[in-house]
Amino acid sequence: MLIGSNETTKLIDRYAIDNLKIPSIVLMENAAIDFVNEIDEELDNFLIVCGKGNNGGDGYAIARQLWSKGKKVKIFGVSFENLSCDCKINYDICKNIEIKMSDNIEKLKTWILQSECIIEGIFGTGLNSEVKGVYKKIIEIVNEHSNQKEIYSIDIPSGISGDDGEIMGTCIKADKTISFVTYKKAFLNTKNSKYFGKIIIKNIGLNQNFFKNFVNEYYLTKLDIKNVHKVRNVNSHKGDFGKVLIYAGSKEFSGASVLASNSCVRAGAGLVTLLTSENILKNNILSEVMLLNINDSRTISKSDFKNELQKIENNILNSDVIAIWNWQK
Ligand SMILES: NC(=O)C1=CN([C@@H]2O[C@H](COP(=O)(O)OP(=O)(O)OC[C@H]3O[C@@H](n4cnc5c(N)ncnc54)[C@H](O)[C@@H]3O)[C@@H](O)[C@H]2O)[C@H](O)CC1
Ligand SMILES: [K+]
Repeated sequence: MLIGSNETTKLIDRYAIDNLKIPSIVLMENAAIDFVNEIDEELDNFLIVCGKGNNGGDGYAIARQLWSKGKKVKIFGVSFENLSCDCKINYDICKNIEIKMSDNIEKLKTWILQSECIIEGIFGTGLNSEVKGVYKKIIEIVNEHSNQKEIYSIDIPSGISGDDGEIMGTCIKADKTISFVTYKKAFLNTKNSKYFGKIIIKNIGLNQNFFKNFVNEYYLTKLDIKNVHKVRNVNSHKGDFGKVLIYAGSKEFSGASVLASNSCVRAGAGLVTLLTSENILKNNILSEVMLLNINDSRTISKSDFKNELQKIENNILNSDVIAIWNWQK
């Protein structure tokens, strides 16, 4: 799964809109549909808290989707003025289908108490400064009055920086965060994981493989492993599954060589050879790992040393992958 900063998420968004010609309103609709599919079906009574940007726009679109499923929905808007283009489109539809809406803070408290679930789209990847004023107040009210209620965050809990997961003054404490396209860099900040709740990533109709050029960081998932895992033929031989040569380990520091060798065996490499200067590791190494000892050049004859080098060269030529330990005294 791709890991995205605010910037890379925007680049992907722009590429999808400008190059793939997927209208941004379609992405927003896909995001809303994907989001609603992750909401507990038992929940019936919702309050959606919307900001003025596209994160808020997702909120209005989610409100419509829930409305079409016959759920009870109300919307609290930070403001109904100066909405982003796609946010305005979804706001207008919500108005036309007569979803109850308010921007009155006193109503916010009452409506939270009347709801089972609060979905918040105050800020997403567009947050770029400390949360202050009315925004701060709204976030605090949502956190304070939502005891025993489910809080779902759209894309990222509002107030969390998408880039480093730090709290920008204050932030929503979510039970579930349903995020789009990339695993946000913010989620790697484990210090603040209690604010993210359960994290779910949805593709919103895009295929991550298409955007690899924008991103060079990955979050390893079971699906990634499934994609590279090959079914093995019953007639196959261990030589069919790759030969790994690991050069690592010393008398004092054997840990990395043990871990690397055993990991290769467990990961399914056909042949694993550990080239090490000291044969002291046998007890810790899985029996499938082959050990190749290099003798100290000072303790053997010149011709034996030549043979040693030949042995190493043969192993290098015979390997598909070579891992070299980079430790210096
Ligand atoms: N491909 C995708 O991932 C898609 C994402 N979508 C959603 O869009 C948001 C990002 O929307 P954006 O309009 O860029 O920003 P926000 O809604 O997060 O923010 C709105 C607005 O707020 C202003 N702002 C920033 N910081 C502050 C602050 N501290 N106080 C007050 N105002 C602030 C800033 O000007 C922003 O413009 C993404 O998270 C997704 O939820 C699309 O819907 C689908 C495609
Ligand atoms: K949010």
